[in-house]
Amino acid sequence: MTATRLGGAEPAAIVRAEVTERAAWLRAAGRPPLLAIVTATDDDASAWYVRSIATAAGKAGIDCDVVDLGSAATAAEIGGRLTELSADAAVTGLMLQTPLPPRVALADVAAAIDPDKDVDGANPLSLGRLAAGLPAFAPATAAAVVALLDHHGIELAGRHAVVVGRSTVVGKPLAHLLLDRDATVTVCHSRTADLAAVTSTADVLVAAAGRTRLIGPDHVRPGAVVVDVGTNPTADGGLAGDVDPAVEGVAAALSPVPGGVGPVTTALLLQNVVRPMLD
Ligand SMILES: NC(=O)C1=CN([C@@H]2O[C@H](COP(=O)(O)OP(=O)(O)OC[C@H]3O[C@@H](n4cnc5c(N)ncnc54)[C@H](OP(=O)(O)O)[C@@H]3O)[C@@H](O)[C@H]2O)C=CC1
Ligand SMILES: Nc1nc(=O)c2c([nH]1)NC[C@@H]1CN(c3ccc(C(=O)N[C@@H](CCC(=O)O)C(=O)O)cc3)C=[N+]21
Repeated sequence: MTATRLGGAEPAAIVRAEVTERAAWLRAAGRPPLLAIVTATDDDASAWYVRSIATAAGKAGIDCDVVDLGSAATAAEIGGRLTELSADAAVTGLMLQTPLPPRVALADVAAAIDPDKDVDGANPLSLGRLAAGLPAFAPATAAAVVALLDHHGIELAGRHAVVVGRSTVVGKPLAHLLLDRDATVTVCHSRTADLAAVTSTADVLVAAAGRTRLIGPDHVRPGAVVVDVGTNPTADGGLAGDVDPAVEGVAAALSPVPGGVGPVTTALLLQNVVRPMLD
């Protein structure tokens, strides 16, 4: 059996077309969309993502400012800049890249992002609102997993979804989004005893741990749907997911890295920038 490929290029293109139209409308209405990205890391995946957002924003007619504070930035510097950009009327969307410098906690600094501009759902208020079922921006990656499954017609209601990873950027918000879709949700992390025993009970398995080949054929129930979120740099400058390619022989469907969740993430982030009032 070879798993069906759940590609992200097509759903991403559909979202980008809609975003482009909406950006033009906002610009014509005298409200040009401007995304400010604050970064304080040397991480390669993050740098790639920032360039990819800036390019996609340009094509969609969204202005983009990148504020690079360097990987030695302090919490006060990062928080201060986020406060300034939140108060800047020209800035319509504001995101902070992860990872952050050592000793800087995301929850501390992200609280300085105006929730109305918090397009990557990083402010603890946004996560709380999401958990409470109130309107809120969801982190683009978590939303991308659900959008990708929806695009490919994968049913979630009543199914057992297992998420590997509990970060504030991916695992936790994704658990809430999956619950909202009536999945039964289990969240695994580095202290989970016998990971394979848990993941092999999944109908839908999402790997977001940032560990190359963490999920092998023994972790997957035959016929399961697997979504790979991991973006791990390889020695030759490429990109590897968290899922071992041998899983293709076991899963019914697999969303690959590259070409899966990543492109949808970028598209949904820009979608949040042109949705100023959370319709
Ligand atoms: N394609 C995309 O759009 C995006 C991809 N990513 C990628 O997704 C991955 C995860 O990102 P992020 O959530 O920010 O990463 P974090 O490092 O913040 O979180 C990783 C999570 O995985 C868990 N974990 C680590 N090792 C294991 C293990 N051996 N077994 C089980 N669980 C484990 C950790 O557990 P614990 O909490 O116990 O430490 C933690 O909860 C990365 O590769 C990142 O680059 C991220 C964002 C967007
Ligand atoms: N606050 C925050 N939110 C994030 O969502 C976030 C972040 N910080 N920090 C960095 C990681 C990484 N990330 C990626 C998104 C898309 C691709 C992507 O589109 N990758 C392409 C391929 C890239 C290539 O070929 O090199 C793909 O998967 O097809 C990759 C990585 C978002 N992140």
